[in-house]
Amino acid sequence: MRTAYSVETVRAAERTLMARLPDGALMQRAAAGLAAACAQLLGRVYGSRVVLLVGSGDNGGDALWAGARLARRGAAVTAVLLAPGRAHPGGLAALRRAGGVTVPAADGVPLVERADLVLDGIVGIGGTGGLRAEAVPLAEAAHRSRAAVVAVDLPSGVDADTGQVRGAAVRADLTVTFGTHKPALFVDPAREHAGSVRLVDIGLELPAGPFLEALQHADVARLLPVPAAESDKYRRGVVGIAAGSARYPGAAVLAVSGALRGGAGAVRYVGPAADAVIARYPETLVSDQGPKKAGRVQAWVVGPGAGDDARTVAQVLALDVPVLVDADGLRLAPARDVRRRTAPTLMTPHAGEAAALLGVGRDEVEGARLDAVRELAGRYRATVLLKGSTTLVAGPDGGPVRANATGTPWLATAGSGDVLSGLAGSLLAAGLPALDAASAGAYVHGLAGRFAARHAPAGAHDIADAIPRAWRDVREAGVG
Ligand SMILES: NC(=O)C1=CN([C@@H]2O[C@H](COP(=O)(O)OP(=O)(O)OC[C@H]3O[C@@H](n4cnc5c(N)ncnc54)[C@H](OP(=O)(O)O)[C@@H]3O)[C@@H](O)[C@H]2O)[C@@H](O)CC1
Ligand SMILES: [K+]
Repeated sequence: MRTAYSVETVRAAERTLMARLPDGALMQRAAAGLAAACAQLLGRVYGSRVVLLVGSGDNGGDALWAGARLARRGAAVTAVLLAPGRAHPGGLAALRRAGGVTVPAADGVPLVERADLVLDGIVGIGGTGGLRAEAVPLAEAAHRSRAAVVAVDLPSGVDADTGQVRGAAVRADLTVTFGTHKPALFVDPAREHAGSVRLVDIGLELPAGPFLEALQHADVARLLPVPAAESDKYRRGVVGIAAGSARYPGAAVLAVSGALRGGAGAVRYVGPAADAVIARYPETLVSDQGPKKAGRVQAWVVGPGAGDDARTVAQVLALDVPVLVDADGLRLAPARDVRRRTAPTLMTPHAGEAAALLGVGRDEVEGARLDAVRELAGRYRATVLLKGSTTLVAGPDGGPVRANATGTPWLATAGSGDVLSGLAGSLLAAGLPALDAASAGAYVHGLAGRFAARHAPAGAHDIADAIPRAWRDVREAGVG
């Protein structure tokens, strides 16, 4: 599991550690890791052209010390000083001793354009807001140029704790971050600016409860249900799908397609699309009695393609088993009915649906995804999975938010969300707690999207068909 901590926690851990170490030791650790990552990226350090963008704080200090290391290995290093009187004095002296030179910001653009490597040390966890005016042309030149752009700790201009980007921000190919990941590195829109991310251990000791966590194969492998020898379909869990309408039978078929691959022992369908469901998946148990009388079900999925069927949504919410509410169901589920439930509720909106529930614009949700997912989880006292390129899952009682790293833009295809609702619902029926069902579901779904879309566009059915492959991939890597 990868974890991220807030700036406040990082600062506290930094203070504790600094009190035990000689002055500057932490920065040396950071700079050594940073220089090594740069050297690896460059391949050949000797003769390469390296430009450092240096702000007024320790982030710039890291860049200067790393630049000095690269200069000692034969790189031609120039530091562009954004705040000339305030650049880190020790780092500046080290760079000069190693043969590096400095120029003012106004002279930086042509140098950046000709560089092999640009190190972004403009601002790190001490930053607020987007890039300041003098840094913008330099960041743009770095983006245009053929240089590899390496962000120091964070891409400058992003908000470390929220992943928000207010104004211009550096776009990096690689971010070398120190001590721990920062939330912005897992959450869009900031995450997109970070490129790939490398963590350098500087010895920070962090508390047990992170701010954010991102599951990896081994974590998901531990969560995925495995039938025991004596399992029958009921013990493995039956998932009920109350979805689809005469107008949207496809949503029902797709939700069932995800549910059949999600580990439950059986899938029960209720709704007006039974013929379409049976035609495609004859193994589905179909009931025409409505959710209340449908027979044994350990978790329900309600909402995909439901149109205006508020009655079914209300019936499902009144049942005392875990319920996943998606798509039309979100609009039809009154907050008070969700809050009143004692069994877990999992809501799975995309940004547009989340915006409608919160009464804000879609841009607002997309720009501040962490805030939005937590706000919804609090308001509904439910687990909320906010879909998107970085899917986030928040539980009703606070605690770490989970960010999913397997997403791909290929998942943004019609019906892909229906497949996810079936898959995550199936995991709920198999007995996973809502936070785990949501995050393991998003993980496997994202991976399936990647497999389905390798080199070509894929439809929602292809994603469902790729779930077994993704599941195997996770189990084989995780269990060994
Ligand atoms: N934590 C750790 O364990 C370790 C941390 N280390 C490193 O230290 C970094 C944090 O250093 P830091 O505290 O000096 O802050 P930093 O990010 O350099 O900002 C400095 C100043 O920039 C300014 N500024 C603000 N917003 C801005 C903007 N949008 N655009 C431009 N400028 C802006 C503002 O000053 P102002 O101009 O407002 O007076 C602010 O005070 C951290 O990210 C990591 O790299 C490592 O060395 C090892 C261990
Ligand atoms: K930076």
